[in-house]
Amino acid sequence: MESTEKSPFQMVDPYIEKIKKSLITRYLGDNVPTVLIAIALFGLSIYFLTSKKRRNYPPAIHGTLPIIGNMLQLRERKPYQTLTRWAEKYGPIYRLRIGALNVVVLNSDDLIKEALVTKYDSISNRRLPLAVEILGHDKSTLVARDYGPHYSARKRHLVTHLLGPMAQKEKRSLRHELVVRMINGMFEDMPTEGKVVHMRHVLNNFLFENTMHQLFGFAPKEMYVPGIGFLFREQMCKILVDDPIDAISLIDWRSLWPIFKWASNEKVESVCKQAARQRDLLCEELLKMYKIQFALKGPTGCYADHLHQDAEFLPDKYSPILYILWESVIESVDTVSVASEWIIYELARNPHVQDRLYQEIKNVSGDRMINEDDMANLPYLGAVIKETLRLYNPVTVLFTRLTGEDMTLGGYNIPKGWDVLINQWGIGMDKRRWPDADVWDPERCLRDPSIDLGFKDFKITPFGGGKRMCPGIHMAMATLLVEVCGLVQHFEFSVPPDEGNADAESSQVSFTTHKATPLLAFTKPRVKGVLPS
Ligand code: HEM
Repeated sequence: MESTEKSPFQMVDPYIEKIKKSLITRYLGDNVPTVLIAIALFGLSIYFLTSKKRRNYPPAIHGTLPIIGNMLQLRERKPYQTLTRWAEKYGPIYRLRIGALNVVVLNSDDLIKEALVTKYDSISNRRLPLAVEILGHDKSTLVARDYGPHYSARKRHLVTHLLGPMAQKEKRSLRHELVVRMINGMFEDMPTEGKVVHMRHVLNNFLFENTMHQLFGFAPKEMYVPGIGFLFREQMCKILVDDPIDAISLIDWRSLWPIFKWASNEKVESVCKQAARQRDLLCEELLKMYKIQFALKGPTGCYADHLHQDAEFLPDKYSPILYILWESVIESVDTVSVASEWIIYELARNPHVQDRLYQEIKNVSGDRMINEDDMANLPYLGAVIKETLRLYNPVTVLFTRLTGEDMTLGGYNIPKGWDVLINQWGIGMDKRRWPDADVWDPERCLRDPSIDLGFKDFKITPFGGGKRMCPGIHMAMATLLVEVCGLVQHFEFSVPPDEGNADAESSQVSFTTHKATPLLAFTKPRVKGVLPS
């Protein structure tokens, strides 16, 4: 029976229906279902063939395997070098898979600027290894905090009272005093013809002292810590800096397959918990010492004073002061130490550069000791530091940023939930921008005054960029400037041929690019003792 209901189309023109029926019967006969299936299959194949183009993702690295993705290709000792080689083959932006993570890698200054500045709101949070969460007491550290009002208040406090240019200006006399102490220490037992000095030891001691004074108002040479025992300064540095960095550098498969975040990874957890336990015991003892100092002397202007004073007003009372102070120790000592050691190493290997730097210092300060007011008149010193940060960028790749929404980068679509990895080292080694990229040549930074380490110009970005740029840049640069200047003004460095440190190898897969072997520099005094200020 024919249906009595008519479609609106039939109501408009009943003859069309008749024509359609007769045409279908005439040309297709009984094959209607077969033809419809064929059309659907054709449509689907066109859809899949063109979908890659429609999705418009960045080019993918060849050789991606199921489950593990491109992990095997990144197995080599320095993955940032592999990432840089891929940029030469696939272009400045490409994607790869690490475990279950889709990772987009950026390798050029304009892409980094787009990601960190222009599109900051879409990728303001980091995906951190679980070790950082264990060591950082969940999200107590600033680096692990998601962007938001709590993050902003914490950062504002840190910049106002410790790291900003004004706060660092107040630390000038402290830095000067500590540089003099370092130089005096080197003069002890120094024959006039010079001797080999363990420079890593000297530099780390100075940097640790500088950081501890700025944070706690004192820097113990030795102390007793209940639960650990008697510690010398080097052991304190190991507990506060080296051990936690080693723990963070361990590869934890749970970070690569986040659906297994709940599972246990005995090895990583026990290393992290052990490092965290020792760190907590030491920091608690340091805080006790701080409280005694405060009771005896009152405020000394250190950051712990400000934290105590403002504890009530800081919005995240849940971040114990211990973690806030420890974060500044670990972030400042290690990175500045890496940069300092490479600077002295390159100066020792390049006597013509060292001579030129010495002349520049001498022309500015004559026979008195250099001070921080002189720094603006030492462009060559600035170039030496910038060039070192380019070639030996202490933080080769940034912790990945997580896309909080669908976005585009470099004209490609990047879906929400993907990771964006910034290859800072690769940008400094881009052969198109930096001819002879692997040669250390401060001239190139002198020739290009636009290089400002990531504020406006992104050709070298050792401190990251945008709103989550390293807030310690002023402290780091002020420290490097006075330290290198003081050393070169008083000593001449060269590399002893038989000390086995003539290679420029950095350590393998570690979070920062420490020189693989500690620098032993032949050190000859230029003057008889510390110059008058
Ligand atoms: C040469 C020395 C240093 C280098 C190369 C360096 C490098 C970096 C880099 C690359 C980042 C990540 C930036 C980003 O994701 O965009 C960072 C973050 C950070 N750095 Fe530094 N840093 C140095 C010194 C310092 C110092 C002296 C401090 C002082 C405490 C410090 C404190 C921090 C903090 C708190 C963060 C987290 C910022 C945030 O998440 O917003 N850094 N640093």
